[in-house]
Amino acid sequence: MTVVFSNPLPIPVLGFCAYSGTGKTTLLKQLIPELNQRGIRLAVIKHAHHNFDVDIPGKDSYEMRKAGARQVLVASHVRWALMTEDPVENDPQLQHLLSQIEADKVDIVLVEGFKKLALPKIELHRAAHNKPLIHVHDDNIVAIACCDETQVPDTLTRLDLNNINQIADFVQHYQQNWQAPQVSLPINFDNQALSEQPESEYGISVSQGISKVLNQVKPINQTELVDLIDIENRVLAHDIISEINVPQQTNSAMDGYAFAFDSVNNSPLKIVGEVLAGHHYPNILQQGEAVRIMTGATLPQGADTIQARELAEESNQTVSLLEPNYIIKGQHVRLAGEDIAQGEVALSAGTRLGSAELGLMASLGFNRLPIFKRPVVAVFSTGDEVSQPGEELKPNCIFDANRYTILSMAKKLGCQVIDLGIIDDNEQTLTSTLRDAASRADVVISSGGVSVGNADYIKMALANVGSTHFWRINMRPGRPLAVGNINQSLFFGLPGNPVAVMVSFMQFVQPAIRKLAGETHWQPQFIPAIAAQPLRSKTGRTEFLRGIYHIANDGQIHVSTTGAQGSGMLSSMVNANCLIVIGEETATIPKGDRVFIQPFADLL
Ligand SMILES: Nc1nc2c(c(=O)[nH]1)N[C@H]1C(S)=C(S)[C@@H](COP(=O)(O)OP(=O)(O)OC[C@H]3O[C@@H](n4cnc5c(N)ncnc54)[C@H](O)[C@@H]3O)O[C@H]1N2
Ligand code: MOO
Repeated sequence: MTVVFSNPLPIPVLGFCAYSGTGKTTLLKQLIPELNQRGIRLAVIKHAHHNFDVDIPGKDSYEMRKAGARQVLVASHVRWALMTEDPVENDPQLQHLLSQIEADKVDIVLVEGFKKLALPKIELHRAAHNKPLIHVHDDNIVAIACCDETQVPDTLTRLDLNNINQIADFVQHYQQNWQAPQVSLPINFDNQALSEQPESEYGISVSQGISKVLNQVKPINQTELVDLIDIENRVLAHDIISEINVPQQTNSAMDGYAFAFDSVNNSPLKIVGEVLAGHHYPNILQQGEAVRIMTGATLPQGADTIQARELAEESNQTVSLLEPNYIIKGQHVRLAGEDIAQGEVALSAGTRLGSAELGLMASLGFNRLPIFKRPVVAVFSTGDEVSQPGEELKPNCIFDANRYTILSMAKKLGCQVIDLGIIDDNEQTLTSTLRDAASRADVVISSGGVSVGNADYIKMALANVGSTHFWRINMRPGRPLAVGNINQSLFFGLPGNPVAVMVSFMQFVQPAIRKLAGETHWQPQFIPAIAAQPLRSKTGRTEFLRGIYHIANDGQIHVSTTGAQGSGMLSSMVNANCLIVIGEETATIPKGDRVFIQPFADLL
């Protein structure tokens, strides 16, 4: 039986397996110099017997380890070795060992031993030894190096155990043609064809739903010119081309001394002037001369390098440059136009304008910008049990939470919002509410009343004023979703459960509003994290668990759930800082495996 293995490195790993006595080490000792000669840089991992030691009794490193140091690192100017006492039951973890290899220093890792792991391997076989063939029960064997007597199936590459060149050819070809497995994200945002696919008996996938929703959205094209100071999280309507170089002049990034690099030798330079920010030195600097210069001051002609004040000593109108051998030509010089060059597109249409973008526009001298009109979003709640916060809670009722989460998320997206309150659950009132809302808003959002039992009023009201699709999305939470058009407006009927509301807003409404607002890059980020506990979903369904991620001592992002995941429990959203997304192809994620998260910083 083979044990699952996933290569954590961006380079190939190839195993050599055989029964003992077949000559693995002898082969590797001949193969390594041959591959080296071909320019292939190698790492080797060798499985050893329990009490191996690489150190010698009496050596300092040996004695320190024996004295109790769990790790000893011995280093010289040619090599270093890290010895770690890491007692584990059974075999050491190859994945953990591989992560110790520095992948930028080698091209392939050859592994000797670890016969049971499901990594690609070359089997070594000598018929004369009368041992069984490993490939018969191991699909990970890619080739067999053997003698003439061994039977090899047509599906496997046959190599001659005594022909090192041939085996090296195989390894070289393997290394050169290896491709890291493609990472597939749990949601596909860019497949337009998905929107054409019909609903299956389990509903549609999240990717299909996003595609179908985006198909209904036409970006706003009305623009307005707005003062920079009043722009907050809006979307740029035209490309902005810089009329100036930023910075305008080549200048200093340090308080210090400016001079020509060619003047650097061990003799002091003559100080011929001082330049403050906003001023310039009127002459051309000569060899052997320097000026005192402040951060932001224009570099004099003839100078090309700056030494920081801390690394210089001034006396009698001369300056000695300390550590002259470390001075690099051009150091601490900011070149004219190095941030933005004149004529360059500084920001493209469709960019959302955050603090950095506004600062950049100001640095180019713009005080007003053409931006898209803000989307207007109208929100209401339905349901006889839904009550207004601040009023008395009647028996069998709940306070309206959804309107507040939806309005807040819409405002964060830069929308102008209209709060329509709680609407009575009857056809007439809902019809007139929808008609009125659509005449005032680009997007109308309701919550509740879309599942099988009680969808009727919303359905009937919508049929009276527009067209609607009701979908079951194969996801949890947030299964029922209604999307439609009322004249030029877009309608979203979100489910009633408060967590389902937030998750469906994040996955479907948010991309739609971002596209509507004219934004070009609206896809949320997925970040890989390590599951700190086993996670469960169901094949075919996309699961959005409320998660808490943190950077653990190993420097990696680890994520766990917030605990109970009921779709009515808003506290699970409050305690979370991300959604853990388990895609439709995955049913379970064992502890320690990779999972993708969407941090709230990007969603909320
Ligand atoms: N037989 C079936 N029953 C249900 C299904 C199903 O497929 N078959 N789906 C379940 C799922 S999943 C969800 S989600 C809900 C969605 O139902 P509705 O959209 O019709 O929502 P309601 O029934 O009106 O409410 C559900 C739940 O949410 C509470 N709620 C409603 N509005 C608010 C609000 N503004 N603030 C706070 N909480 C609200 C409401 O009281 C209910 O507890 O249907 C399942 N059933
Ligand atoms: O959409 Mo529902 O339970 O998945 O909340």
